[in-house]
Amino acid sequence: MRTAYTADQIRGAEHELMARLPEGTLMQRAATGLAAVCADLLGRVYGKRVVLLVGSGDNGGDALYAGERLARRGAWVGAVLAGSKTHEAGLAALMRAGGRVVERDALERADLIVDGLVGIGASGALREPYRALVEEANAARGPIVAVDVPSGVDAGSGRVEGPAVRARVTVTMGAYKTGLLVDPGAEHAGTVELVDIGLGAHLPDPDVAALTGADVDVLLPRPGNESDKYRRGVLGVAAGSDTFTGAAVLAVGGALRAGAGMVRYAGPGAPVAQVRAHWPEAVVTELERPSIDDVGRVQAWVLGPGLGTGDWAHEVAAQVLASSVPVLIDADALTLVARDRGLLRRPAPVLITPHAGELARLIRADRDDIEAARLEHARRAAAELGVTVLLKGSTTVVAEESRPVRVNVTGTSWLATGGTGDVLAGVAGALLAQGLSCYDAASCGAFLHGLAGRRAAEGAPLTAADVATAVPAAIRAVTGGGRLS
Ligand SMILES: NC(=O)C1=CN([C@@H]2O[C@H](COP(=O)(O)OP(=O)(O)OC[C@H]3O[C@@H](n4cnc5c(N)ncnc54)[C@H](O)[C@@H]3O)[C@@H](O)[C@H]2O)[C@@H](O)CC1
Ligand SMILES: [K+]
Repeated sequence: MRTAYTADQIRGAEHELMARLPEGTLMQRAATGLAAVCADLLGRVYGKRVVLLVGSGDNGGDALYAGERLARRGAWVGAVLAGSKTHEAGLAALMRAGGRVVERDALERADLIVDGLVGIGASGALREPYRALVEEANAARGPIVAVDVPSGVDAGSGRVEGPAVRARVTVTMGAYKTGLLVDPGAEHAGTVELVDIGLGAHLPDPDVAALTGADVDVLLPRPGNESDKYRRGVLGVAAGSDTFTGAAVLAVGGALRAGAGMVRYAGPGAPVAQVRAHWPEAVVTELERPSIDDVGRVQAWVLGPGLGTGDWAHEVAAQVLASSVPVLIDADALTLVARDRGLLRRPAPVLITPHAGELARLIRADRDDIEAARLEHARRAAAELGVTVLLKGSTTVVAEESRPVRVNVTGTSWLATGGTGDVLAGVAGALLAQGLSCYDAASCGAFLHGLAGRRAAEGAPLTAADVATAVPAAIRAVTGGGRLS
């Protein structure tokens, strides 16, 4: 599990640790790690031009001491002093090693830029002259190494207001910051390298966590010798309408590929014909009227993809939600529950899988605000609605009250295409039917779906059906130690 923390949590841990160590120890550890990453990126250090962007706090101090180390290895190191004050001891150390203070035009010719403007001490959007410097650094040809967090990214949330550094690598000190795992911050951070400065024992429970392949391997249900199709988990899928048939096919496909013992599909005539044609494995019930009485026993339901939002759909949704098994609510069913929140009052668990627009309707928030602060809104929705929330998007996050938010790190932007959400509903639904909790089914489902997306894309466009097809390969990769990229 990769865990991440807010700026306040990190600061608290640093205070505890600093009290036990000689002054300056942590900064020296940070600078050593930072210089090593810079040296790796430069290849040969001798003769290279390194420009440090130095702000007024300790983030600038880290950059100056790393600059000192690179200067001692023969690099030309220039510091642009951007703050109203400068870490004096760090600057003196750089000067003794042969470094110099330079003007901002040095950025143009830099082989490497070190962003030490602000770290966890930042508040709000960057002020001048930092803003302009960040824009110049982003436009320069040399790659940027961000110290601790890319300046302009909020360490605690990943929120970006105004200009922010786009780093090749972010060297983060002591522990991951939440903003490095959540977009748009994650996208600005590039590759994240963690420098161990000894914080470990002092860290509290994490703010957010990201599953790794090994975690998913442990959580994934596997058929044992005793398993039969019923015991492996039967998933009901109430999806599709005469207008939208494809969503039903894709949700059933995702569920079958993710290991449901059996999928029982229920819907009207047109999607029934499509599901039968694509998936002879599914047990299909054609609904003459909006009733699920004849569908048979299931251990969980997926409700909503392509279902429509009229009276028929509302009746099907009400019946599925009146059952005593976990329900995953997606797509059109989210519109139905946004109109009639009373549907969510039920004794069994609920997992909702909205994108930002659907969540906006559910919690009456603004879509752009949700995109900018995904964590905050997913948490709020989980608390307000009393459900588990999987918020889809550039970084998929899973929130449930009293648990760390799980963020998914496997996706690819190629997944932003029609129908992939239906596949995700099927995958997560299959995991629910196999007995995982909403929290684990959502986070493992997102992980496998993201990995399947990467496999299906390989750097080129994909279709939702390709993603479903790639789910078994993704499962194999986490359970058999296959490649996870
Ligand atoms: N505390 C510690 O023990 C350690 C701290 N380390 C480094 O120290 C950093 C934190 O240092 P600080 O607490 O000094 O804070 P920062 O260096 O992150 O920033 C604080 C400074 O930035 C200015 N500032 C804040 N918001 C701004 C904005 N929007 N626009 C422009 N200027 C802004 C403030 O006026 C203040 O002078 C960490 O991110 C890390 O890089 C590391 O050396 C590891 C050890
Ligand atoms: K920084």
